[in-house]
Amino acid sequence: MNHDTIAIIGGGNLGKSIAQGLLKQHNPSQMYVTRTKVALLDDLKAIGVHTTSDNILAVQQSKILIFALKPYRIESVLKELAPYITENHLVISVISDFSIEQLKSCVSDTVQIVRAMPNTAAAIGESLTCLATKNASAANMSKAKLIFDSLGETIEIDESLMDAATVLGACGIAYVLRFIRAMIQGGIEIGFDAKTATKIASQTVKGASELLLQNGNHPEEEIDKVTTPKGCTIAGLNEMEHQGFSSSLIKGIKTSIETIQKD
Ligand SMILES: NC(=O)C1=CN([C@@H]2O[C@H](COP(=O)(O)OP(=O)(O)OC[C@H]3O[C@@H](n4cnc5c(N)ncnc54)[C@H](O)[C@@H]3O)[C@@H](O)[C@H]2O)C=CC1
Ligand SMILES: O=C(O)[C@@H]1CCC=N1
Repeated sequence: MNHDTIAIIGGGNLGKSIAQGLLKQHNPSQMYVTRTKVALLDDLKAIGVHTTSDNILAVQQSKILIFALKPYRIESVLKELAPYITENHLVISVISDFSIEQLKSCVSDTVQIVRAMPNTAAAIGESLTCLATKNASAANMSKAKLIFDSLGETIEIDESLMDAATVLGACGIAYVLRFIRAMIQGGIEIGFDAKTATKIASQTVKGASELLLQNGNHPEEEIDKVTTPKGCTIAGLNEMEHQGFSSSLIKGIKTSIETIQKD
């Protein structure tokens, strides 16, 4: 449990997910969430979170600053806030495609910075967050880890892998959801109503993930247990592969990272 006041600068899709996840343990009166259209944070305000469009106030009242703005906004916002961000703050950025070096160039040299790449499952404590730093102390890195551990699992990586973490872990939520949607559509075609198909597909995906997470097995080892010789699973799987199933996923992942790295 973290007792420092936390400011989330940019309470949009990800910022709000982080706030919702943190609030399962964190005192709402020790949290500031900012966004331009502050009325869109009224659900958080109703439970005691300080919501405001005043980033300077949020920075002044908080120890830990989590920046969750779009990449094209961070530079101007950080430059405006720089006089108020001190060495007593810990700056955490969940912004994709904006390096620690770029963040450092906007604030004083003494400010410690951690880059974090969580995903929207933070809202329910099921994120996977990759963390990287270049200048944060071990104590501050532990602080950052504690925050993201409370939102799921964390892995420390080298910053050079942050784009890959963005794609696999953060974009990954969307890939998996599209996979589930396709399962649902197939399920409806073979006879289930949408609600039942959604339940079966979602729980099946959860079960498949848990088999890997709990047993530590390779996916193919678990697949072998399902594919009866001459059976329906292998027939369906092979047809999916003929149609480019794995290949399309791998190509999609590579296209996502190329999109980040093209500039
Ligand atoms: N959405 C996701 O699943 C993930 C997003 N990210 C990164 O997180 C960042 C935010 O992404 P989203 O939440 O999707 O975007 P978003 O657009 O939903 O959220 C950004 C928020 O910042 C607010 N904002 C804009 N200017 C502001 C200002 N001057 N002061 C305070 N708030 C301001 C906007 O009103 C908006 O609510 C991006 O850099 C993205 O790359 C990283 C991992 C996952
Ligand atoms: O699509 C995006 O640009 C952001 C980064 C990771 C998830 N959403």
